[in-house]
Amino acid sequence: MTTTDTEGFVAALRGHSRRYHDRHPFHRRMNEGGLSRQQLQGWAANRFYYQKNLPHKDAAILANCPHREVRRRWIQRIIDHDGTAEGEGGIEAWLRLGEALGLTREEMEDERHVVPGVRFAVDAYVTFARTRPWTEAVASSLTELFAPDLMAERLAAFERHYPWIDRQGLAYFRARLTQAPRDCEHALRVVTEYCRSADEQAGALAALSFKCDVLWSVLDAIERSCADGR
Ligand SMILES: O=C(O)c1cc(C(=O)O)c2c(n1)C(=O)C(=O)c1cc(C(=O)O)[nH]c1-2
Repeated sequence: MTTTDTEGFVAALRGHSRRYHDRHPFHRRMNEGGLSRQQLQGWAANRFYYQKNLPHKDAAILANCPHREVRRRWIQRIIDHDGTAEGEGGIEAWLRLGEALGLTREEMEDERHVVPGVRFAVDAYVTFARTRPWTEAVASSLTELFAPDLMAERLAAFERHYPWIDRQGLAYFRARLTQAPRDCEHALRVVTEYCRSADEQAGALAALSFKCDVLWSVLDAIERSCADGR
């Protein structure tokens, strides 16, 4: 594949930013300070279902990937989310975020607030990683190319509009500001190296499209449940 082919492929992947969930009305309202405490709680409890499933998704990629050098790097994602000891890792940090919003650990962990649309979308993401070619599963993680801007905006918005949230609770987002660029730089390298044919590249682009739909559907379902007052 020529450099130009790779550039075109990468540009097409990056072009998916137009479909990223930073443009979803629920995120817009969140960042403008328009959400109530209860709505933020609903968002955090539902998003916890996404967070807790990420290691399952990444373990599926490890299970399907035949390349040692890729697995060696990919395993870091599971470590980041699970931590290596009690009280560490991204899942723990998300629980602390939930607590800062006024939720208990128990009500996040027992999934009582998880609405059907969120469960469907997140489960579809994990199933995708289990059943599709491993390169497509890697490509589907590339929404993280677009995440750091949203994360920075969210941090500023939370501090400005929701001063009642303990700053310590926002540690999850601060960690992602460095983890996400590192992770997606690796994922992008893997995808450009292992998706060479037109079919493979089309598969990667479709996978990223699918993932944009997953994230959008999660917010649609959360927004709907807030409107219903659930
Ligand atoms: O809050 C967000 O908007 C957001 C988005 C995404 C994403 O774009 O998939 C991830 C995360 N957060 C995140 O925290 C995270 O750990 C993460 C892992 C992945 C992935 O697909 O492997 N996406 C995301």
